[in-house]
Amino acid sequence: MNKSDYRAKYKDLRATLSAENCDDKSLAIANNLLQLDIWDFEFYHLFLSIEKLKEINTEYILNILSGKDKNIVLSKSDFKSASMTHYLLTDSTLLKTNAWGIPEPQNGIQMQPEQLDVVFIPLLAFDKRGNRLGYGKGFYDRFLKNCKPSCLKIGLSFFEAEEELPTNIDDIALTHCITPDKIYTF
Ligand SMILES: Nc1nc2c(c(=O)[nH]1)N(C=O)[C@@H](CNc1ccc(C(=O)N[C@@H](CCC(=O)O)C(=O)O)cc1)CN2
Ligand SMILES: Nc1ncnc2c1ncn2[C@@H]1O[C@H](COP(=O)(O)OP(=O)(O)OP(=O)(O)O)[C@@H](O)[C@H]1O
Repeated sequence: MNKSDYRAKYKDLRATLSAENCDDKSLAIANNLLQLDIWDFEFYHLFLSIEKLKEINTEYILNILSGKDKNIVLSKSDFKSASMTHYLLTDSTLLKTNAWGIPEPQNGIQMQPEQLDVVFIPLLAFDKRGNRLGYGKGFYDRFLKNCKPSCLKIGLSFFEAEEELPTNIDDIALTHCITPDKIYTF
């Protein structure tokens, strides 16, 4: 199977999940995250979910982070350049859902990728080596390339690992992946 075959497979799999099922699994993922030794850092980058694509609901993780008084960083996506600009989430941050259904900060204190300690990463599929497959625009590969080497790259997935996914040269591997049932460390 090539990358687009795997994308189709996981889009179909997601489509079979009910809203309630998505929510239960999202909560289980957030609970599993609590077992990881990742909570002593300062800056955590999070994605906000595209609801219509049945992405993991990251609100549970958002609540954990704010409960622990962590700095939370969100991104705004530029689909022309497939690049993201990063902003600190504050009480005055305005969120607006863009044309692709991604809630985004409108403005605020800009952050550089080098400042991030932990990045939570959306994905369609991942494999036992930590390779990740996204929607295919390369947003996260471009972003992660600019993060510091010690930055933790934590994938979140409703489904378990594939044996091996096809990769290209630009792909950046995960350091961890969390599913409702398992914690993978690569
Ligand atoms: N929540 C979230 N934010 C993210 C990502 C993500 O995967 N999830 N991305 C990760 O890189 C980037 C955005 N990537 C995207 C790439 C393509 C589409 C898109 O084509 N959506 C179409 C059809 C989707 C489909 O084929 O099923 C649509 O909304 O109609 C959306 C987001 C940056 N921010
Ligand atoms: N650092 C980079 N510089 C330039 N092009 C890149 C870079 N990273 C990825 N690309 C290009 O972006 C395209 C999509 O990459 P890929 O298929 O790996 O996306 P993906 O990881 O599945 O998607 P996403 O990161 O958006 O969730 C490819 O053509 C790839 O060559």
